[in-house]
Amino acid sequence: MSQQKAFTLELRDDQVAVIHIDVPGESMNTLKASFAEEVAHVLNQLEQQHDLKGVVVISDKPGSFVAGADISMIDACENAADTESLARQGQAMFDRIESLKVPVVAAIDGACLGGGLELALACHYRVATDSEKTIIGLPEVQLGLLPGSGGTQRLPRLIGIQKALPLILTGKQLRAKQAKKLGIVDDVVPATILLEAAVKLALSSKAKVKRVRHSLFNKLLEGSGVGRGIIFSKAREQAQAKAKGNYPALDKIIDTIAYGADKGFEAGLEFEARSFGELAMTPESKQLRHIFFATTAMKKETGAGDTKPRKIERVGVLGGGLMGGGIAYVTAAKAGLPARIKDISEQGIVHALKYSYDLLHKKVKRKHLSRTELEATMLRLSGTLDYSGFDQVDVVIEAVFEDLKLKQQMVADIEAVAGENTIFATNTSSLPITQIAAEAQRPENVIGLHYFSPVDKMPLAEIITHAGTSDETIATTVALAKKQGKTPIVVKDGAGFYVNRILAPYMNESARLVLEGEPIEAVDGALVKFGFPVGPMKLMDEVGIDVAAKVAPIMADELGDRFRAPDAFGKLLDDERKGKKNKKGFYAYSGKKPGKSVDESVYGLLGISPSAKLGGDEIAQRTVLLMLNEAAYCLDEGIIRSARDGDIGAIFGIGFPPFRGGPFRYMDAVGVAEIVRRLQNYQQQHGERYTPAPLLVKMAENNERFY
Ligand SMILES: C[C@H](O)CC(=O)SCCNC(=O)CCNC(=O)[C@H](O)C(C)(C)COP(=O)(O)OP(=O)(O)OC[C@H]1O[C@@H](n2cnc3c(N)ncnc32)[C@H](O)[C@@H]1OP(=O)(O)O
Repeated sequence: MSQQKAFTLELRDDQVAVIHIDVPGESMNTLKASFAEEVAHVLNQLEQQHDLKGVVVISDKPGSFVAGADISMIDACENAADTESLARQGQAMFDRIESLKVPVVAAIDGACLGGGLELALACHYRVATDSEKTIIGLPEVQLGLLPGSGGTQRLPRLIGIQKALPLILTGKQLRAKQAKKLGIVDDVVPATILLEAAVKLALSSKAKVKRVRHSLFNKLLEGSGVGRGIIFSKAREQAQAKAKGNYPALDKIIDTIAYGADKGFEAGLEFEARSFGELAMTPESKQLRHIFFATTAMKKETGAGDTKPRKIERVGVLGGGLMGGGIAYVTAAKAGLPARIKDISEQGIVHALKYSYDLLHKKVKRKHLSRTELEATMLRLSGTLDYSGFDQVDVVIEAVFEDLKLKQQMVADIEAVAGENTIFATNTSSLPITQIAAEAQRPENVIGLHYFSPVDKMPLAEIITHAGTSDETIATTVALAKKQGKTPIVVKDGAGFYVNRILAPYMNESARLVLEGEPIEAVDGALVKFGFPVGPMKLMDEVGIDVAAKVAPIMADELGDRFRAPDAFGKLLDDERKGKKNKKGFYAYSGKKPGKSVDESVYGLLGISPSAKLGGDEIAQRTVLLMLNEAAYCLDEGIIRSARDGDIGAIFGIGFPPFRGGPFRYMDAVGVAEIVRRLQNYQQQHGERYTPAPLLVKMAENNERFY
């Protein structure tokens, strides 16, 4: 029996040839170097067909056109020359497709990303389905790469440089309708008629490469060296402001598009392949690829070995505040499950419903959602002042005040009204799950499910077990969080769980630096330069100074003196300085650019006259080392199950710089022995809070790595 092929050719009676893509044994189509021969064979056949009228390229896997080049294959390359040659191979294959003498139409259903879109761009026309699974984009930048098989050259020529640049620089994935609006696809149709529509288009069109039709202004701008100079220099400025030099792919993308625009398509392809090879070898790209592999592996895990999750049909949410509203939203909109919200006031329920409505309405306005979909989602939400309907729910997610007695009461209430298998998941951020479960009749059903604010945006959920949580409860809660669009990590109960625990010493040290006289902008600037999305003082304003003040002593009491916060909260709170929420914090929230500049009056209040004495690197090391050290404690104590979970938790929960791979991969890159040396150095200068975690010392002695 002949081996099953990924690319096969069907010649139809209407003289349209269909190239079917179906990578055997895989759930998604990806492009591999080993397919070169098959594709060449298909193209040879096509080039020899004299009566051919058109070609359609389609996937036989519903919901997956082509998700790009196989990232593992890129990862396996040992040097830039090897990766460059992969790119060249793709380019040559797509050039042959583009050169076919008959119209070639890509029929797209499902993910059409990276090399998949580059294949589609080499076709003369593109038809996409209106399915939710159809996503179109060039996400290579998120892997620290650039599109290496013609994407940097074909997309700007198809839709214009100004529209292509942001897409390639952000890796944004578009829905079919958005792609049509931008001119990337020619038609959007229901999946049932995709092939038919593509064949029709092939039979009624000409074989020619489409080019953007510019307005006169854009023709002048993009068509002249001077005009393009303006576009590219602005893009460079923006990329630099955003990435602080941490993402080499951004500059390379701009250079490659600029080179091709100046020197022509062929020269652009040369530059593209070379840049692809170089970028693939950068440490940034390697770390970003690890994140892809880690998150893909995590999608498959149940959180409790072989234990299967229970079916979830209905969810209850306690509390209609900011968190409750967000949780109800992700339940109804992402998971597609009914969410019944209980609050003590009608106002709370109205708030929660409005929260969802506003988010959905924004999507409707941007044409990401239809009015009907909005209505269907809103119908999944309901509210109650008592527990009516809670006898039907499979999981209750509690998001009420951080008060132990109140939460224990909620457990008792739910045990009284709901079924005996109903899970009680608490969204506490500071109270031990063990205590919340202490008086439960069925503690096996009690678990922590900690979301990050804003719930609809933040990708992480911490799932916190206490000693008595059952495996079924864990697996079911993990499954629910995934359905809500989250990447969950299962962590053990303990003050601050994982994310807030590693955040606390870093935040405390940042505050200490400010109290020592470092300007607030210098501290925040140093950590943004290190790669965090916001600096720690700004983050404190966002989280709420009052919240930080409440949590700090709890952490110190539970975990010891290294968590002791510097003594400044009193003065700040006496001055009613709670942060962004009451427009009074470390930053000024009045004026034209609220939150952009420091509120200088905070220095007087704290009795400091700021003057920058330390460099940015020193500030970053002094703060980040404490986060790394705490992450090592968490691994050693079993708070997190693996270094991988710790890395993903820090990246998705705090915004730890992804290009550094997370705390553990970063420690591996620097060397654990070097981390210990730096900690010991600070221990001598600044005190015992820098004492290296025993795990790090042991690993340094044995020359070990986390991965
Ligand atoms: C030369 C070119 O310019 C270079 C490139 O093309 S680089 C690659 C660019 N493409 C990408 O970055 C897309 C990466 N993939 C994704 O974002 C997501 O997988 C997706 C949105 C396509 C689908 O997500 P989802 O439905 O949740 O499925 P997910 O579990 O992630 O993937 C299903 C399987 O496809 C695999 N897969 C998806 N895209 C892949 C890729 N580009 N390479 C290798 N494997 C890939 C996953 O590893 C997983 O495999 P498994 O089942 O054996 O573990």
